[in-house]
Amino acid sequence: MGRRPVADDPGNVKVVVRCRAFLRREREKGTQCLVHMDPATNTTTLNAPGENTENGMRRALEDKEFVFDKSFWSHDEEDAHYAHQEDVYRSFGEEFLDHNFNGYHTCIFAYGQTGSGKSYTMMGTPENPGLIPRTCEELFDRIEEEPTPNTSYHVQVSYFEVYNEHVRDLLVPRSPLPNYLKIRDSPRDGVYVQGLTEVEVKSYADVARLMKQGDLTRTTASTKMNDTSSRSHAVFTIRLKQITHSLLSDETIERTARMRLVDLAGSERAKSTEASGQRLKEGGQINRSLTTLGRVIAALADPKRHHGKGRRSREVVPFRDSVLTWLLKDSLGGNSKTAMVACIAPSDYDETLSTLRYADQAKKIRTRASVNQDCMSAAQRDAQIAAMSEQIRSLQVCVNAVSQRKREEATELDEYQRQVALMQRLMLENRQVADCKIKALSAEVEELRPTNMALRSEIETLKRHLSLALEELKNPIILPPPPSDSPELEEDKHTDDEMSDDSDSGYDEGDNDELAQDLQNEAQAFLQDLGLFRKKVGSDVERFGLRDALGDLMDSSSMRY
Ligand SMILES: Nc1ncnc2c1ncn2[C@@H]1O[C@H](COP(=O)(O)OP(=O)(O)OP(=O)(O)O)[C@@H](O)[C@H]1O
Repeated sequence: MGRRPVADDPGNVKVVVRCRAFLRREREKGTQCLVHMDPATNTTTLNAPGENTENGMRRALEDKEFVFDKSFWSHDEEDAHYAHQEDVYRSFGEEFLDHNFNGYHTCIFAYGQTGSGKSYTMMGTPENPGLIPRTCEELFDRIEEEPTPNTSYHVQVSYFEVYNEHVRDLLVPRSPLPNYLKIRDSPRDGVYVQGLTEVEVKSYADVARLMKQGDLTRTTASTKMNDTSSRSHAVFTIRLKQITHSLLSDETIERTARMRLVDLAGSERAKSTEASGQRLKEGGQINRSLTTLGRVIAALADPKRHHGKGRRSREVVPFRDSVLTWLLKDSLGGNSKTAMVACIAPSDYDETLSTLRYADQAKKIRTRASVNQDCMSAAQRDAQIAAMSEQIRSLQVCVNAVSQRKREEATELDEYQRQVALMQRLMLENRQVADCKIKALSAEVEELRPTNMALRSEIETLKRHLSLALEELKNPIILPPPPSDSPELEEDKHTDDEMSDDSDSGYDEGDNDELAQDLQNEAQAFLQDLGLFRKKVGSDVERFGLRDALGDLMDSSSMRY
């Protein structure tokens, strides 16, 4: 397959301006019209308001004049050069459809402050359809009228919105959980939305149904400036593929064109819309993405960029700074023929001036559109089909392997979860058993507490006994001598006196020995008892864990003995 060398068609972004009629509330307030248009010269003049500003100060405002590719005066229907929806379409919508049939990508986007007529211009109403329905209707009219029977047409439609920096498919019903889509960049197809619904359509009725479905899903809300204000940027895309087969050469020529029709959310000042809460947050996001669009336009419009060489000149364009500009990268700075419809309200000087300046800058952007055409011989086509079926087969093998791996992983995960549950149960059981043991031991301790107390007091008594006995041994009690009036005693006294040479004690030495012997025996027996008692106390200490408490006691008693 070969891409036919079709020369690039460099050209500037086409910029048209449209001024809407007064809304009822504006008419009722007697609002002054500040815009004047000369369709002959395509001049748009913004006149400075004649009144004082709110705080009574008159600002130094000037009349401003701009020239665009077209100035659509849709302000006063009575006017001879009033621009109807049909006029807007005929003026450049038709031309853009021609580009699509010639194989060029195109993009038309509507820009302007909130309530300035963007949705009206792009989508319109059932009675006054706008650019999108008119383009689609004529597309199918042309296909049906196509006189060459060897060309087949394939039309696909997609519709998404960028809301709060998220991409949402408008052709799938809203779900309770938001379903945001990812943006991808491919070297072959450029920036695209992954997983976006692309519906094959056979007639305008199919498209009308999808447009209606998408519009119902789109995020809109009532604000002070607009009863049905679009709170998102909506991108309606039509893909047209024309396959022409030459019987003579057996060649196939494939032309693919993408039409992007973008209804941007309106720039707004919180003060004018009196927005709060969700509306204020939306307004902030809208303004941020539009500011980025402004920076992208300014960078693309910079004349230095066209003369600059190499990558540096391209890198400065901040396409990636917002979802909107990232998606419009090709349309604004690449392979596309692009038009901007700047919508203005007739009475707001500041907002209208800002829109006109934005549009004036966009005029300077140059894109390089090229025909998207592939030429193939029958043999190449067959080879391509064969290669694709081979690719599908290997992808199928990969998908099967992945599914198998996933199934195995799922089984492993099940087993892991089962083991974790089992371990948790065992740990719980262990804890319960430990709790029971603690309870039983505590009960036993409580039961033995009185015995323990009794043993303690017994030890104390015995200790006192022992110390008394030892005291007795060291310092025996000396009994006084018997009274002297007894003759035996008198006799004894003499005897004692006789013997009193070596001792002045009144006791007989033999009596003392006997007493000491008795006490020693008694102490010996007592120490034996105490030894047994210590053993018993020691075993109780081992059992009831009273070692520390009794250790000192044991030590001090053993030191004494
Ligand atoms: N050319 C026109 N002729 C008649 N009515 C118009 C025209 N342009 C806009 N209107 C009316 O003005 C109102 C606001 O227009 P529209 O909703 O298209 O504004 P918008 O720029 O899309 O606003 P937002 O950014 O808030 O979505 C609508 O009631 C619409 O019908």
